[in-house]
Amino acid sequence: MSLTVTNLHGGYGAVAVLHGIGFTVAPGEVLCLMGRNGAGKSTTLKAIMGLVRATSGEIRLDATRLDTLPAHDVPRAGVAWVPQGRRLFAELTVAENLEIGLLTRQSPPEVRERALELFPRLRERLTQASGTLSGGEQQMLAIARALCTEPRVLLLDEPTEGLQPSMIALIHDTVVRLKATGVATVLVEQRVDAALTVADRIAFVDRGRIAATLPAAGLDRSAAEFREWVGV
Ligand SMILES: Nc1ncnc2c1ncn2[C@@H]1O[C@H](COP(=O)(O)OP(=O)(O)OP(=O)(O)O)[C@@H](O)[C@H]1O
Repeated sequence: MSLTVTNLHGGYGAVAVLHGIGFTVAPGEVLCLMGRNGAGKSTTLKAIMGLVRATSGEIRLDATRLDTLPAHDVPRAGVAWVPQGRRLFAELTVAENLEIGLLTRQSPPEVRERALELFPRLRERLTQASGTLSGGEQQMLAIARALCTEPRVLLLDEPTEGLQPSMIALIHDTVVRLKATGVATVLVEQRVDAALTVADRIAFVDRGRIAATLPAAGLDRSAAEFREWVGV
């Protein structure tokens, strides 16, 4: 399924953050949102999840309007969000966190097995409290829990922030592998090299709008767009 955001406005109370942002992500595609701190990348993902209310514009999953749904129905419609900072249930075990993912759409146990195949380290730690996992393992669990909801759209907010290089490579490898399953992925990423490695297209976010969208294959790290819209 494709995710289409059209001319979206919204923010926090009187503070407007999104000023007409719009983009489409197709099945099997990775769209990377890049931009300066405060540009509105995380707010865009929260708006898709119904956690920030759009004051105008539309969000659609194929033909289905998401922006009119209550927030608790957005995951059921097939959109999974891995927020910055992961937000796991720290006292619950790895297995219990995954179970919560399965409950979202009443998914069968095979869905959990497929998620664990991507992250064998989690299988060894099913009974461990998730708050005691390493940072990288917690990120794996946050992604695995999202996959337990059988998403058609996956929203990842800086999933490799603060991780060591081997863990970053594993997370990126997973994002690339998920493309083959037809999931449409929106990835918020600060680092140019990472974006160029995993993205199909890069959308540059500036003050709540898309300043430009370009195929990643046509860019290199010295491209003017990175200086202009990301400030690197
Ligand atoms: N809960 C909130 N209440 C009020 N303002 C907020 C809230 N959350 C974010 N903002 C403001 O909205 C603006 C956009 O924030 P957002 O987190 O979307 O930016 P971002 O592009 O994801 O930046 P970063 O790269 O720093 O995470 C910022 O000015 C921020 O201070």
